[in-house]
Amino acid sequence: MASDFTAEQLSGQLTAHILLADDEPRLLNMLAHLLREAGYQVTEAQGGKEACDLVLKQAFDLALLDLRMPEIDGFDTMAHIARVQPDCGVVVVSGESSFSAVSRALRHGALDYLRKPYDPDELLTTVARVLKKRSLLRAHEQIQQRLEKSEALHRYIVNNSPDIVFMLDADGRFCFINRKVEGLLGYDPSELCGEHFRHLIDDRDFAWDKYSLADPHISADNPKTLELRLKARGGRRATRHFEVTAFPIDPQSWPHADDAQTNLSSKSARYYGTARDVTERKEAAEFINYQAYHDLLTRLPNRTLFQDRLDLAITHARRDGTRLAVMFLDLDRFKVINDTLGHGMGDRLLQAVAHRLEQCLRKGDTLSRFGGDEFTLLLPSIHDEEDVRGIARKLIDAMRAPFQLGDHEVFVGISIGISIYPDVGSSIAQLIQSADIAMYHVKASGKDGYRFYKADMSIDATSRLQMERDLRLALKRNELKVFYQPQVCSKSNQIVGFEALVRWQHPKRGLLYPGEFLPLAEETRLISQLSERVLDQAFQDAGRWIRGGHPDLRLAVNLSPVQVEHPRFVETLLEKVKTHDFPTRNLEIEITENAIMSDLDQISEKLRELAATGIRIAIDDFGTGYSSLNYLHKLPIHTLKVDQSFVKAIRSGEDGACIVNAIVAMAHGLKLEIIAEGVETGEQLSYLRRLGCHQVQGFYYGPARPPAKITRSLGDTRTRAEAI
Ligand SMILES: Nc1nc2c(ncn2[C@@H]2O[C@@H]3COP(=O)(O)O[C@H]4[C@@H](O)[C@H](n5cnc6c(=O)[nH]c(N)nc65)O[C@@H]4COP(=O)(O)O[C@H]3[C@H]2O)c(=O)[nH]1
Repeated sequence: MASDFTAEQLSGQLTAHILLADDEPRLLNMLAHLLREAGYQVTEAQGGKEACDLVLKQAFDLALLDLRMPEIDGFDTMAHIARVQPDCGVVVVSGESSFSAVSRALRHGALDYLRKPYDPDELLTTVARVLKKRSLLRAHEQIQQRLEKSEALHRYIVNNSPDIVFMLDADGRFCFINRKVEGLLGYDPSELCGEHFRHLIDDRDFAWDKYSLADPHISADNPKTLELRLKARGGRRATRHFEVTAFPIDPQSWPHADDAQTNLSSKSARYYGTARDVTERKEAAEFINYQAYHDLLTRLPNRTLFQDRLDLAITHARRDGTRLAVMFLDLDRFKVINDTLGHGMGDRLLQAVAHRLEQCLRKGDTLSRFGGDEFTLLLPSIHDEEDVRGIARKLIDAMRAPFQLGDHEVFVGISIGISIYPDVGSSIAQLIQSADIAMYHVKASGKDGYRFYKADMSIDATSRLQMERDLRLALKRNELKVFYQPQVCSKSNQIVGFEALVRWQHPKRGLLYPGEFLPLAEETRLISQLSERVLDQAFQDAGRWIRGGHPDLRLAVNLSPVQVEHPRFVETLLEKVKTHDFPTRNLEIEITENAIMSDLDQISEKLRELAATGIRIAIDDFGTGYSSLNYLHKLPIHTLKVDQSFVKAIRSGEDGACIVNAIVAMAHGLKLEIIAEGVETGEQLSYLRRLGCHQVQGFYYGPARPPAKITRSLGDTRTRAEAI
C-alpha cells in the first residue's frame, strides 16, 4: 500500500500549495518570498476576507494565517477553511502571544503557532514538519479506506458464499464461521466460536477424530473432503448432509498466525474449511438407491435386495456351518379382493399385510415383497425345522383377524412354502424356487397352511405354465367332468341328494382331483368358465333325475369365493338356473366360511337374494375357517357341513369329537340342518347318529361317481343308499 505514495507526496513539502493571509502587505511579501525561495507554491491573500474567497476557488495543503485581520479575523478564517477544505492544515503566524490566543488557535484546529517576528529557519522547519505530518495522515487515511473497502468486499464474499466457510484452531475449535451457518443450521456464528467442530456433527457420523486433519498430505492443493451429517440447532430442523472440505492453513499465506495484533480468534486459526449443503443431492441419490432396492408400496426390500441378502446369508451359513430358511408366502384370495374392491383397496391390503407380517419377525430376518401378492422371507441361522414351523404358524395366525379397508372387513389367508439351506440346495435360485414349489403344494391342498419342500414335489414353474395351458385346452375339449357323491339320511338310508364334484379327465395324467387344478384355475381366473361348465352339467344331470321321479333330490354345488365375490354373481347364477329350468328349491350352494367373511355385508346381501328365490345355502368345511359365530345369525343359512377332519377325529381321539358335538349342538340350537362329511366307518356313523346328526356323506356310502352310474342306480327307482 505504501508504495502507492511517492517520496515527494510523503514528504509533502515541495509541491505543496500554501495560502498566506495577512493584512500587512510588507510582511505578506516577505513571507511569500521566503516560502517561494524554499520551493513552495504560494498564493497571497490581503486579509481574512480574501483568504476565505480563495479557499472557495482553489485547493491548498496549508494556510499560514495572521490572527488580527480586519473584516474577518484569523479565527473565523480558520473556521471557514475547516468547513470548506477540511484537508487543508492551518498554522498561525501572529504577533499575538497571549496564552489565551495561542490556546484558542490550537483549539480551533491550528497545527502550530509561530510568533511574529519569526525566525525564517524556524518557520521553514515548522512548515515542512506540518506538511509532512499532514501528508502522512492523509496517506494513512487512504490506506485505512482501502483496507475497509477490501475487508467489506471479503466479508461480503465470505458471508454470501453458498457454503459455510470456517476456520478451526489446532484443536478443531471454530475461530471463525460465516453467517451461512445461520441460514442452513440455525446457529448464530458467535455462539459457535470456541466450540469444537464435533459439536455440529450428527451422532451417526461422530468420528471426526477418525477423519483427523493431521494427515501431512492434506494441503490447500490436496484438501480433505468428507460427507458428514451436521446437526441443526436445537433439533428444530432436520439434520442435513454436507460435503466438508478442509485443509491446514499455510503459515506463509496466513501471516497473522504469529501476529500479536491480530484478534485472538483468527490468530489461532490452523485449518480452513468449507461445508457445502448436499442434502438435496444426497436425498435424491438415496431415494434412487432406495427405490432400486425397495418396494415403494410396502416399503419392504424388493426381490433384488432379498436376493442380495440371501446370497450373503448363504455365505455366512456355509462358513459357520449353520442352516437358514427361505419362505415363499402367497396371499390367498388377494386377487379376488383386488378385483372386487379395486386396486386402491388392494394396495392398502398389501401394506397392512406387510405390516402384520413384519410384527412377527425378529431383527435380522428379511421380509421382501417379491411381486404382486407374493412375499419372501429369509430366516438366517435357524436351529431346526421346529423353529421355522413356529414362525410359519405365527404368520398364518397373524392373518386370521380381519383387515379393515374403509367400510370393508376382509379376510385373507396365506400359503407358505419353505426351503432349508443346505437341505434343498445352496443356490439362491434353488432355495427360492423350492420354497415356491412347496407353496404351490399348500395351495393345491386347500390353502392357508405351510409346507417344507420335499424332493418329490415335482411341480416346477414350467409345469405350472404347462398346466395352465392344459386347463385352457381342457375347457375347450370338454375334459372337465362332474361326479356326484350321495348325501344320505342315515336314519332311513335314503339318498337325499348329491354333491357335484368336478374332475378333470386329463389326456395324459388320467383323472385329476380338484386339489390339483382348482387353485390354478382360481388364480388364472379360469374358475369362472370352469364353474359355468360344472353348473351346466350338474343342472342337466340333476334336472333329469329330479324330473325322472326324484322330485326332492337335492343338488349341492360348490362355489368358489372368486365366483361369490363377483359383482354379478347373483344374476349369473339365477340366469343359469332359469336357462336349465332347474327348480331352485332343489339347489343347495356350498360356500366356505372364509368366502363369507371376506366381505360379510356384501355377501350376506347376495345370499339373502338367492335365499329369497328358494335356493338353500350351506356352509362348507364348517369349523375350519374363521369361526366367528356371529355371522350365523346374520345370514340365511340352511345347512352346516361338518368338516371331514372333525369326523375323522371321532375315531382317533376326543378333541375332534368334542368339536363335532359342539357343532351339532349349535346347529340344533340354531335350527339348521347338519351334514357330516367324510364319513368312512360304521363307528363314525353310529357316533353321529347318537348325536342326532343324521345326514352324512362319505366313502361309507360311496365316493363321487360319474353321472351315468348315478342314473343307472336311480333308474332302479330305488334310491336307497346301498344301491349306489
Ligand atoms: N378322505 C375322504 N374324502 C372324502 C370322503 N367323502 C368325500 N370326500 C371328498 O371330500 C371332498 C368334499 O368336498 P368339499 O369339502 O366340498 O371340497 C371340495 C370342494 O371344496 C372343491 N370342489 C370340488 N368340486 C368343485 C367345483 O365344481 N367347484 C368348486 N368351486 N369347488 C369344487 O374341491 C374340494 C375337494 O373335492 P374332492 O377332491 O372331490 O373331495 C371331495 C370328496 O371327494 C371320505 O369319506 N373320505
